[in-house]
Amino acid sequence: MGVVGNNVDDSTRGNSLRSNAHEEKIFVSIRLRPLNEREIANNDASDWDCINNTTLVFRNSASERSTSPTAYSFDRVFGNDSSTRQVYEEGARSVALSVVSGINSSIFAYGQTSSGKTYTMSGITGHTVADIYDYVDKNTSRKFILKFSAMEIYNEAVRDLLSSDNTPLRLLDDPERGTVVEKLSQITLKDKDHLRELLSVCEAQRQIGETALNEMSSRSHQILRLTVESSPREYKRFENSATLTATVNFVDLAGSERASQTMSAGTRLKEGSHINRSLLTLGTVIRKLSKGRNGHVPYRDSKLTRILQNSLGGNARTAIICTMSPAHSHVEQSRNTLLFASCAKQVSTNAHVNVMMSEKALIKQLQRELARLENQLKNLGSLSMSGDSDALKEKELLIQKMDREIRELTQQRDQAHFRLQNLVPPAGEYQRSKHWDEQSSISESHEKLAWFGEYAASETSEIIDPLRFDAGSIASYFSDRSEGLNLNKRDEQIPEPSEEQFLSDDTSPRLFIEKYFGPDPTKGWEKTAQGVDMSTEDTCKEVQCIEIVTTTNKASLDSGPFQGNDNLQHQEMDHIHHDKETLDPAIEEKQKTMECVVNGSEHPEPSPCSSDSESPDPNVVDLSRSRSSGAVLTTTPPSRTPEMEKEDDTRFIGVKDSIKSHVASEPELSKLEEPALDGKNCQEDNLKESLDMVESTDGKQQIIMSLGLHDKKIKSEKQFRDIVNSTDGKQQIIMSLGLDDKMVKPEKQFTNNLVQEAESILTPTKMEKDFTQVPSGENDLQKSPSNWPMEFEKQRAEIIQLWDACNIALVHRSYFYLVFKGDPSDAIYMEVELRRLSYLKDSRGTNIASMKVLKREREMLSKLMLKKFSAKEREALFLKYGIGLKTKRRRLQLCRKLWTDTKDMEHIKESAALVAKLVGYVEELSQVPKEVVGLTFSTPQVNIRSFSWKNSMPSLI
Ligand SMILES: Nc1ncnc2c1ncn2[C@@H]1O[C@H](COP(=O)(O)OP(=O)(O)OP(=O)(O)O)[C@@H](O)[C@H]1O
Repeated sequence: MGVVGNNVDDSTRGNSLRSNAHEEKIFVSIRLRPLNEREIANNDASDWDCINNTTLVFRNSASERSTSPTAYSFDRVFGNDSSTRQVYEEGARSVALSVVSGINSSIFAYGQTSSGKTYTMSGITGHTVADIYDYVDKNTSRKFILKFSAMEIYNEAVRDLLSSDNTPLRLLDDPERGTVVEKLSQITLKDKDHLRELLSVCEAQRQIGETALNEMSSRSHQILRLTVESSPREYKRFENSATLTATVNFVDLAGSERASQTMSAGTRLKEGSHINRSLLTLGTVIRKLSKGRNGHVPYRDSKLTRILQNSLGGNARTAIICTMSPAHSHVEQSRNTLLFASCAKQVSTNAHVNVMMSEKALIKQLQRELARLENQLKNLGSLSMSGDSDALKEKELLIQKMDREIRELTQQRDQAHFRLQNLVPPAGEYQRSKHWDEQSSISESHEKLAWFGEYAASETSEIIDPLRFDAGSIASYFSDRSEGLNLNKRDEQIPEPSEEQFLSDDTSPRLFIEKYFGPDPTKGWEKTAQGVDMSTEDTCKEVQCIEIVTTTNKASLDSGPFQGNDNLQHQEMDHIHHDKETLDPAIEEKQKTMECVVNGSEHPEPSPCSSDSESPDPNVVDLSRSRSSGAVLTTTPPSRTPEMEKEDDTRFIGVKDSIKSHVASEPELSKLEEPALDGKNCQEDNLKESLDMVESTDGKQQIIMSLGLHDKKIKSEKQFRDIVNSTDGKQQIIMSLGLDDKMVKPEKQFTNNLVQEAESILTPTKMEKDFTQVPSGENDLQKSPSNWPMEFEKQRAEIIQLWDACNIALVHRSYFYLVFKGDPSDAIYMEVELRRLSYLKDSRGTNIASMKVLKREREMLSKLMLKKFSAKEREALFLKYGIGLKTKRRRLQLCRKLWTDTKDMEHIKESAALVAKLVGYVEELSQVPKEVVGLTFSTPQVNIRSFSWKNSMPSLI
């Protein structure tokens, strides 16, 4: 598996630490190519001229609008007489060669079709490779390992250029390494010639097509990636003994084009549409970044930007070479290129040297640093008892500073510890840490969505961006605006909701997507959902990257905060990197070491900021108290044995533990540390605990998170109140509690319910207890794997019944129905689903998933039928489902029939396929194969282990 962007790749052993952050702007240069034969033959005038090394002027001002500038300046401009070597040396060399010093870098070629991107980029790649090998030859004291990978993004599908297998590669979100291209080959280079060979393989593999402007037009974005890892041949104490690793990306973008100029039609037109769309997103990203990254940066709107997120996000030195044709006939495209270049010039990067350390060395170093700071803090603390007031103040400041440092280190150490623990999957992978759950919830939800995208793609034989897909379709189905009316009478009473109204609804659907699938990655779906044709036609008309962005893509600019966090997350997580395979043998030892650190056995000295010492800084109190989490266990009911508590403590790391540790850190709750004497006291204690938790800021945040509002950072009391009191916030919380909103109108009742929920989170339930034993299913299976096919059918039938009984959303049912394929690995997950559903049914009856949501879902699915199927296909479906062609509301009738016969597995299978089809994003109706009407069942490839059950059933955490 390869890591894209500029992260360390997964074959790198150890951890990456960054040092010497260096902020600089993207280096932007322009290269004008000479007029080509066609342009000369057409008597096209040359409009542009370089008047010096940095300034480009427009000469033919007569035909120009007065508002357009006539002179542009960049870091470097190259006229038509400049050689590629010159462009390399003055426009890319310094950035590209950073890679040998452990600094990530990226070189982009951007420009309209036929302007010379490939011509320039292949030269630059060649020159860089030659210089890198030259450097390697000269630096004999270090050992270099060079690795190469190459991919192209063609029609939004990622393809490995070093593999003959054309299967599109999936993008995965790795909390530590950022976006990862699954299964991308990475080849360790033998020498320069080996790389040359591979480069020609890539060239041969790349998608090329003829357009009116370029006989050999690259129809894809190409990303070549060279990773350079170096370490000293001999360890010398005072010399640079670090292992460095970095990656340089050579990005040859497909050219922006106007359909009219390239005279595109058919395949070329479709390619052009994909190219333009992803370049549009790239333009938006650059424009956003140029404005100081305020707000949402829509990396996820295209695979290109998603893959390049780490580079564009600032962790690589970057050079962009914008190529231009000087011809008058291309003036508009040239101006767009210059606008893009001007924005890019404003973007700052902040690249670091990536120093690699072994896991062990890192832990040791952190341990030593922690011990040193704690000792210093302790000494300062004792000095402060006798010092004068000025000195005291100074020391207090120092203590605060050190405290911050300690906390950072503790966090890093805990992360390292966490990672070590995760290298060895515990008995049953269900046991996951809170850290992982939080970090991965976004990627998990995207994993799910990715699948739906793939599913839709498999039906249309084209690759569809799952993120666009999910936004467009899943959002729609969850909208819940209509009031609860009797289901049977509804047809007459509810007017067909206006599609526009529904699609432009900016609140409710999104809340539901976020609740069920994680934060909405894009708001660009509205357009997709509104008009399937638009996506192919409109975007082909023109690419005015910067200008169009401000108007047409506005919605996507305003999306939630998750993208930024994502990037931040990658950057943070990038500090420490592990390689499971290579570290396995050392795990036990490392775990022991880390346990010592965590238990404090390496530091028997009590911390000066332990709970009985007064600290001037609340942070100090936090830090010390967080270590006393052992006291928390006493808040559980006496009926539970210490062993059970311990087990829960490790298994249910999540909201519950966060809440518990928070409660433990509150001094006024110290009485909870007394063991409860009877069940009643325990209940009261728990209630008090819950109430206090609800009242505390952290507790509120936990509740909010637990209720699925992950993206809301609750910082203040007011924010919490605002969310709780807002209509949507309230509605979502009510939904999360599994309550109908009619039941909880009064404020007091609402708060009580919230408290009850908090209480139920804190009180161990039968379900929780059951869950701790979930892995037993796996054990049983291991004992008799031959029984599994039968057992699978049985369990699936049971789950289907329970879905029906609990009114679980059809999209949820369809999704998981298709996910469960009967693999032995499904066993544990099916068991979990089964237990959750049984619990829902037993404890809360059928109210858990509201009929109202289900009703609205059917309405939305019926709307999607109009989009996803032609009249003829719909007719075939109506006939298949026995719906009279002359009857009213046929689509709705059909949707009501889905998932109804829980005993008929053929019916269930068809329902699942149909729902998946409906919520899929089908770009061109004409491409839907006929078998769809026959509901061809396609088995999706999904890594079920990465799904978040929490997300799919948010009310239960
Ligand atoms: N600076 C240059 N000097 C001479 N010829 C050039 C120069 N730049 C480009 N060309 C020629 O122009 C043609 C188009 O160049 P190239 O294929 O690199 O364009 P492109 O921008 O990559 O196009 P597309 O986006 O369609 O792939 C090629 O025949 C190339 O040899």
